[in-house]
Amino acid sequence: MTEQTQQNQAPEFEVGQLVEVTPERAAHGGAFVARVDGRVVFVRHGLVGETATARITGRGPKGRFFFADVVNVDVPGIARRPHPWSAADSLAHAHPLGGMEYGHIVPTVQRRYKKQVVAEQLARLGGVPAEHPMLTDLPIHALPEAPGATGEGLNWRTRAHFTVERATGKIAMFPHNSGTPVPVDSFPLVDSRIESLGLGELTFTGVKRLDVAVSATDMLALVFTVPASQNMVEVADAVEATCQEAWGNIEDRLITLIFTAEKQAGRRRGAKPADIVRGAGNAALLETATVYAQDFYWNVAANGFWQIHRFAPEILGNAVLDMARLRKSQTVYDLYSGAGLFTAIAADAVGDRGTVLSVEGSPLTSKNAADNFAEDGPSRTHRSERTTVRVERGDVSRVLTGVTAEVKAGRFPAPDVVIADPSREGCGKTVMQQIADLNPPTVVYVACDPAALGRDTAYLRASGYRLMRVEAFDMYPNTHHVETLAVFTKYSGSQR
Ligand SMILES: C[S@@+](CC[C@H](N)C(=O)[O-])C[C@H]1O[C@@H](n2cnc3c(N)ncnc32)[C@H](O)[C@@H]1O
Repeated sequence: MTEQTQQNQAPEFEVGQLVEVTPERAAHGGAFVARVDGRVVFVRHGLVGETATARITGRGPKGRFFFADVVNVDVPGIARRPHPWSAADSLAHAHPLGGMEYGHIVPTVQRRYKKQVVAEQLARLGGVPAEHPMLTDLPIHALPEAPGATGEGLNWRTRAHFTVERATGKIAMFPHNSGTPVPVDSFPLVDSRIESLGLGELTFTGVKRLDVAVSATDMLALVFTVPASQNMVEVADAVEATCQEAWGNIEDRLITLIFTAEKQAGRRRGAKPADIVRGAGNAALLETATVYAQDFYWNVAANGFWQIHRFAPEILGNAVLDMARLRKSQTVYDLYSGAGLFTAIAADAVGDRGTVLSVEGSPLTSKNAADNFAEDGPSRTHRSERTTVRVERGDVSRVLTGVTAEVKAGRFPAPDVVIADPSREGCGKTVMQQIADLNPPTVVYVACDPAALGRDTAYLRASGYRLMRVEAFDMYPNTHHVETLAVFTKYSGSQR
């Protein structure tokens, strides 16, 4: 009897049913793979090798697999520890909050699982031989602990967002697999400067969502999203009074409050109200990082994209520079560039006679990039004062179509190095083909999703590129997320 037939004949599980599981390995996405009565169950909050009772929470298409949460540990694995945040602990709550799903695992073992998942995706989806030492010995780096951290892998998030409960005005977060928000007093992953605000004790009536950010230069910004049904000025007045009462003079403390209208189906409903800015009045935060002894600066909108781990800009900046091996006068394309983290570092490295193309789709973040690289913009260094930095706002594929035509016509230089740092969905086949058609000798891929990296690796390999180096960074401790840097070079020999 085949495994498939066995599975078809195995009994189905009901949602809510309890099953005994012994997870075999970590899966992409934060769950662990277990087999129960011939069926695959993706178990969250588990641990490889331990025996636990799990409650079935969902069913995959045609019952081919199931989802479950561990609710009781019968024989704990040695890597299990008390969860640092009870609200996210499946042993303490029937609907544990998302965002810290690896909290019950000791950090060294969290990294072992992440490394295994990256290697597996590169092998399974990317076609890299599983036994290659690049995968079997894949390095995964821990980041330094954030200042003031109250535990290992805590307080590293310089950006966080909360939903605000309509009835109570209290900040709240969502359980994994549930649309019902749960009020939170604290979130142990946030930076200690955010944690010290005690946001959970305050009431933000009339607000729908709160985004909070703290910069490397100690500037704090709170962005309140206000539904169209509310009077934004009244909401802003009330929230400002609450914040002044709780924190004293917010201006002196470099705290900015920004009130912005909720977008309705992609556009603001009714007349577009201007954002209201109060407190220190900084709609953008000044970020800084030191890379290979050079200090860099960027202005980043309070709700624009910036790497969320306190030390990520510095660690990733150093690693990308190290892997890209940039030289004077080269041309670098920085795709999915955000506010220009890697653009700045590349421009400094290629110097006055070099060129950097920076492509970003978000209008807000792309505007930051354009300002950062204006003639006297904050991201220029003494070495990149006259570097040609071209900032393009738009979809990477669309921009590359135009740029490729310019390259063919000899109006713009072809890339020596492409840096690609896409969102979780990855670049995809079209963009990878466009990159390959531009024929850069080196591609540095910065991946926040191992499966996307695996898929995009396959496209690049099919176009004659070879994976030369891969390293993972534990930039999101206590979650299943992991950042991976991969370097590809154009293969010109006869062997693959
Ligand atoms: C992971 S972030 C990286 C940003 C930057 N490299 C950094 O480290 O700060 C990905 C960025 O790609 C942008 N983005 C996502 N899809 C895009 C697309 N199709 N075209 C252009 N930009 C896109 C997002 O707005 C986001 O700023």
